[in-house]
Amino acid sequence: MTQPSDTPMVDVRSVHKSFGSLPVLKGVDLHVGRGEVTVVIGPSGSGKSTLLRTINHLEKVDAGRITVDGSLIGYRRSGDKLHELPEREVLKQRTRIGFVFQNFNLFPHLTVLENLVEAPVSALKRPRRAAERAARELLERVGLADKAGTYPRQLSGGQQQRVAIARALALEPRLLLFDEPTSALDPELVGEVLDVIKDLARQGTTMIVVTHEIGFAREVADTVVFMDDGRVVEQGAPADVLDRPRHDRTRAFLSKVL
Ligand SMILES: Nc1ncnc2c1ncn2[C@@H]1O[C@H](COP(=O)(O)OP(=O)(O)OP(=O)(O)O)[C@@H](O)[C@H]1O
Repeated sequence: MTQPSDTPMVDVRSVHKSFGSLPVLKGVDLHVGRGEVTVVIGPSGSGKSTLLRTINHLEKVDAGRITVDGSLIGYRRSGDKLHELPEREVLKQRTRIGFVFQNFNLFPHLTVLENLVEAPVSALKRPRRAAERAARELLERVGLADKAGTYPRQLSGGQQQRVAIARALALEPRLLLFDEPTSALDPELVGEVLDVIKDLARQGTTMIVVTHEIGFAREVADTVVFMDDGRVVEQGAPADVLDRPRHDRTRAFLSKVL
């Protein structure tokens, strides 16, 4: 069901998460509007990846709640109580939230085309012919139309990541999550992946991008979120957070990465 346009695409409220005795998210709030790009920056270990992973329930929260497009992620409400959804329902929710990993995570034994076709056929029950047609269009969009029959190992890292983005798009997600999509790439390959993400931003794709690419954040983000030690320290327009940070911790971080 399509939600009214004033429902945020992502609404994270007071999320807490620990791994054993290590608190990693200490009450995180995040709101992402439809068609907006949010870039999350922050030092190593500040909880950025964990936050992304809670949004599609790859990690369960200890407290707080997350809705995507109006649906509670991982749980169903019954009266005052939350009940965890069965795995099948979680997988269904996940198909609508694309996730692009640092290390591409392509299926090595499948061709590029098969990588894009597998999930729409198995999870969305699309007819194979239609899924292949859509996959070829997506490969065209990421500039890899001529690579349909090749295997991931035959591609550069940048090309593999573009395939991974096309694969995420093949499920027609309402939201795309990127976890440091360029940090495993040789420097000369970073630009081609960022260009694909910039293109998606221009087309109004709702995205949360965890990255250390501050130039990209400045150019593309509607909102920049600075996380430190499991908390959102500061968030706002790129010009405010990156050029006029209000917090010492943001300033200290930026002075190291800029
Ligand atoms: N599955 C896990 N089990 C135990 N500890 C974990 C797990 N996942 C993450 N952590 C710990 O949680 C903390 C936050 O990790 P997270 O990956 O979310 O940070 P990050 O800000 O994304 O860092 P980076 O920029 O280095 O990727 C780290 O101390 C990490 O070691």
